[in-house]
Amino acid sequence: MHVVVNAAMSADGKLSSHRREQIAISGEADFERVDRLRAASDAVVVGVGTVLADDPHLTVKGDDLRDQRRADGRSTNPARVVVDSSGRTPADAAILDDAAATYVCLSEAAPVDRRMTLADHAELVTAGEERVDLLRAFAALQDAGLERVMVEGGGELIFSLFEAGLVDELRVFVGPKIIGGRDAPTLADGEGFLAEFPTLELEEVDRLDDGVLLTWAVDER
Ligand SMILES: NC(=O)C1=CN([C@@H]2O[C@H](COP(=O)(O)OP(=O)(O)OC[C@H]3O[C@@H](n4cnc5c(N)ncnc54)[C@H](O)[C@@H]3O)[C@@H](O)[C@H]2O)C=CC1
Ligand SMILES: Nc1nc(O)c(N)c(N[C@@H]2O[C@H](COP(=O)(O)O)[C@@H](O)[C@H]2O)n1
Repeated sequence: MHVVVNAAMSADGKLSSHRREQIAISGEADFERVDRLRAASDAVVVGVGTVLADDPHLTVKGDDLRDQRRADGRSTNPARVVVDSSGRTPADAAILDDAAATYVCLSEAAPVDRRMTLADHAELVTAGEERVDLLRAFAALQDAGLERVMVEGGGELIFSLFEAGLVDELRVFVGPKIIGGRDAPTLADGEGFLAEFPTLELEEVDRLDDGVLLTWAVDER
């Protein structure tokens, strides 16, 4: 499995406002790049915090890209994956519609009624007692044939994926906005590292829209 984390952050490192409202940080060219990355992926992964905040669809937007996937014999859209320990994904979430297959990764603590509701709309993967065990969940996703995986956020999930050593590549668009707010989500939130910080190797720097796209390879730990 190859895992790419892709996100857009403001010049001060925020993913959204302190109210967790989605903000267009990317410009047109970056949104098109993200669409191409989605189209090249088998799965797009988000945390349930992103589902609750943004109600994302996570589908490929460009007709040409969807046509190309079909011509290659693939489904129109990549699978969508939500990391959701207690099954908080709403039954009417856009991510559960029939535009693509959806996997919801739960912990054993997810209540039975939530499981039953979500099972009507998605494949369920259970890993971890109270919180989703990402190593086990991603192994199950790989067993289901998902090899090229793109993670779109948010900050809690991205931190945990680095902590688990699951990230191969980081692509960050740094956009021309200051969002501010000590409680606004950043690229990597969670508890934070105190030692053994993941290290990165800079592979590319591209000027895009009015910002910069940074592509990093993640060093093995
Ligand atoms: N600018 C950008 O590119 C993006 C921005 N966002 C923004 O990020 C914010 C949401 O981010 P967060 O609140 O950090 O939520 P998140 O999307 O990272 O989800 C975190 C939640 O996932 C669940 N979870 C289960 N197992 C977990 C594990 N092992 N590790 C971590 N989480 C686990 C927990 O319920 C946790 O609260 C929203 O405001 C959204 O707009 C989200 C994606 C991309
Ligand atoms: N690449 C990128 N740039 C931004 O400026 C953003 N705000 C985001 N947000 C991500 O895109 C998701 C919405 O996807 P759909 O349009 O609903 O398919 C959102 O949930 C964030 O993950 N991304």
